[in-house]
Amino acid sequence: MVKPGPPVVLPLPALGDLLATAVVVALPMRVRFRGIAVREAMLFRGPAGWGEFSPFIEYGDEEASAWLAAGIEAAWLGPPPAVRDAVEVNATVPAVPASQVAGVLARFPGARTAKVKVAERGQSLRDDIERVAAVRDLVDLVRVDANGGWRVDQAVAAIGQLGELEYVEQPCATVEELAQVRRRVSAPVAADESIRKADDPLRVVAAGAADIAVVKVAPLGGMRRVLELAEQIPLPIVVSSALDTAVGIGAGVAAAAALPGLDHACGLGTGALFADDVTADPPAPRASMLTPTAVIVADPPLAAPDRELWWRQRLARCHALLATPGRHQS
Ligand SMILES: O=C(O)CCC(=O)C1=CC=C[C@@H](O)[C@@H]1C(=O)O
Ligand SMILES: [Mg+2]
Repeated sequence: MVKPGPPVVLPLPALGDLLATAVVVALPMRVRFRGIAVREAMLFRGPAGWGEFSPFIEYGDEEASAWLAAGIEAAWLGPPPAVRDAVEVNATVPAVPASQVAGVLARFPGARTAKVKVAERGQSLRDDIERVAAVRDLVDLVRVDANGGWRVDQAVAAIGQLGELEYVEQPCATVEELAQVRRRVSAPVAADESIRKADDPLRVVAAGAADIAVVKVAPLGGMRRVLELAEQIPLPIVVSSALDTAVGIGAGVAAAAALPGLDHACGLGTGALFADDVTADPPAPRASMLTPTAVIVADPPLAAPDRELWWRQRLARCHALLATPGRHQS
C-alpha cells in the first residue's frame, strides 16, 4: 500500500538550514480560486535549487508535513530524470460567471483542454451548464471538477446535462460514490481527493471507482512519490498543481516529464491565475506547453512579518514531525 507521505530523502536537512534561506511570499490571484484571493507560500533553497512549502492555511501539521517533504526533495535532491521535453497543460476555469469565461481563457493561449470548476457551493446547475457551454465555445476538450460537491443522483443528472466531457473529476466525496457514478455515466471518472487525501490511494482502483488518477506533487510528498504511485496505479495519470508558485509548478512539470506515460494535459497552468509570481520568468505557466527548467526566484512579493512568523513556526512543527524516527528516512 502506498501512503501519502515523505519521499526518500537522506538526510533530513536541519531546521536551521531550511530557515536560513526561507522567504514567505503572498501572491495576489487574478480570480479567486478555492476561496483564495492571496496565495501564501514559503520557499527555501537547498543544494539542488528552490523548494516550496505551501500547504493550504487550514491544513493540520500531519497533512502539511507531506508538503514539506516535497519541498525538501526539490531543494535537496532535484528532479528525477525526464523522459519528455515538454508537458501539455490545460486551462483552469474557476467557478466564474459564464460572462467571464473568455477573459479567463485568454490567459491560457494555445490550451486545447480546459478544466472547469462545477458544483460550487451557493451556485446552481444552471450556472455550471452556462459556464461549461461558454468554455466549450472556445476550447475543444472540456473536463469538469466538482471537488466532491455532488451526491450520486445529482452527479448523474448534472453530467447528463453538461455535454461531452473528457472526464469528470471527483464528482462525489467518497470512493463508493465515485464507483456508483462511474457505473451510471458514460463520461470517464477521475479521482483527485480520493487519492490525495486517502490513507490508501489504491482503494479507488480496488473499488473500480476511477478511470483516471489526478495526482499532486506536494500533498503526496514529492515528485518521486508521484512516480511510485504511478507505478502502482494501473490508470492514466494527470499531474495537477496545488495552486503552487512557479517553484511548485516546476516540481509538477518535472514529475510529469518523468512519468513513463502521459496521455492527458496536466493541470499545471494555474500560474496564469496569479497576478504575480515568484519569478519574472516562471517556467512558462502562461503557455500550454511547459518545459522542465530550474526556477530562479527573483524579487518575490513578500508576506507581512506576522504571516512570516506564522509560516516559520509551521515549518518548525512540520520539520519536527518529519524528524520523528521512521517518518522521513527510509
Ligand atoms: O487541475 C487543474 O486544472 C488546476 C489545479 C486545481 O484544479 C486545483 C488546485 C489546487 C486545489 C484544488 O482545489 C484544485 C483541484 O481540485 O484539482
Ligand atoms: Mg480536483
